[in-house]
Amino acid sequence: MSLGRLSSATSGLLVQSARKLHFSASTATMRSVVTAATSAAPELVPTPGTMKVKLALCQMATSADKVENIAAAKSAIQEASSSGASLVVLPEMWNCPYSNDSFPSYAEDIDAGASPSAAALAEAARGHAVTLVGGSIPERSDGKLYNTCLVYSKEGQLLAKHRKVHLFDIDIPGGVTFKESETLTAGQAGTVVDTDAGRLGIGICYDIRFPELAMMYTQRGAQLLVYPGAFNTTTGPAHWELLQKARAVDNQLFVATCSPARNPEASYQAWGHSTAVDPFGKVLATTDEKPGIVYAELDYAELEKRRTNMPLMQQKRYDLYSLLDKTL
Ligand SMILES: NC(=O)CCC(=O)C(=O)O
Repeated sequence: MSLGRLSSATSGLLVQSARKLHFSASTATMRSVVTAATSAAPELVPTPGTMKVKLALCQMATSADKVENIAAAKSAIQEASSSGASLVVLPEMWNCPYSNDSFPSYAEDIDAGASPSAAALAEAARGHAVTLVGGSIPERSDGKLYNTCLVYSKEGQLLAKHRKVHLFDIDIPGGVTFKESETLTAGQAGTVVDTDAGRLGIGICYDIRFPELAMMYTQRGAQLLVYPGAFNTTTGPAHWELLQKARAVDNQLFVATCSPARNPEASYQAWGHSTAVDPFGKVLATTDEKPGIVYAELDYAELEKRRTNMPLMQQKRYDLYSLLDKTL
């Protein structure tokens, strides 16, 4: 878990709570831990203080030209910042076409400092003083490829790196068939990161379909779940908004998604419709499939209000079920 930049007091509290949430995956200790975990409520990590955040979801047009895509990302971040956004989000796989043919050739080694896309994100975050959830790019690391999201502070410091945990492998005959696992490897950890724009839980696209990941982030005190994503014209109209509302209402927090704009020439037709949803399931802002920036005002006091009105977290029946967080 990336705890990011916490004040020392908050940090101590969180680390202590996080330790209590930690369950060893070793077989020797697993059985007794599972038994204990199923009978008691997990200790929820408190959410940080409330604040208002102006969010920008940059629904960029992407092409096969990486240099052009990087320029488009920089210009979208600049525009969002000029419009007063303090938290800016880019789409999934914004530096390349969304295709297994493209991922290997567009991949960059971030850890080796050989990533023009990451360098551009850091520079843009710092230059425009915004917290940046940098969508995702194909990452090359130790001979493997990942679908990776980088989160930067407004000083341009890398706060977190989330590798897509659930790979998009589906086959809907007559609709959409895609198998990310042909080229990509799944990440091994969830990502919750403290930023100047709140505590963010990060997922990438297909990750939104797994309520357990969102619940795990909620247990860690996330205020906003951010999913850079590229749904398609088959699953998009059926599930995109529904899933965002479900994650928001189940967990009583904000959810934001950011898609690439649809490119009629691309092999994969992105759904678009970048959206922000509030903790009561209300769509705060959305759009169609065309390029543009979606803005929303998030007031994190809304979490407390909704959780007080309807105390789901206290009403859970941990004597009947529980969520085991194995990755802390
Ligand atoms: N890029 C993705 O993970 C797409 C996920 C998707 O379209 C879905 O229906 O889920």
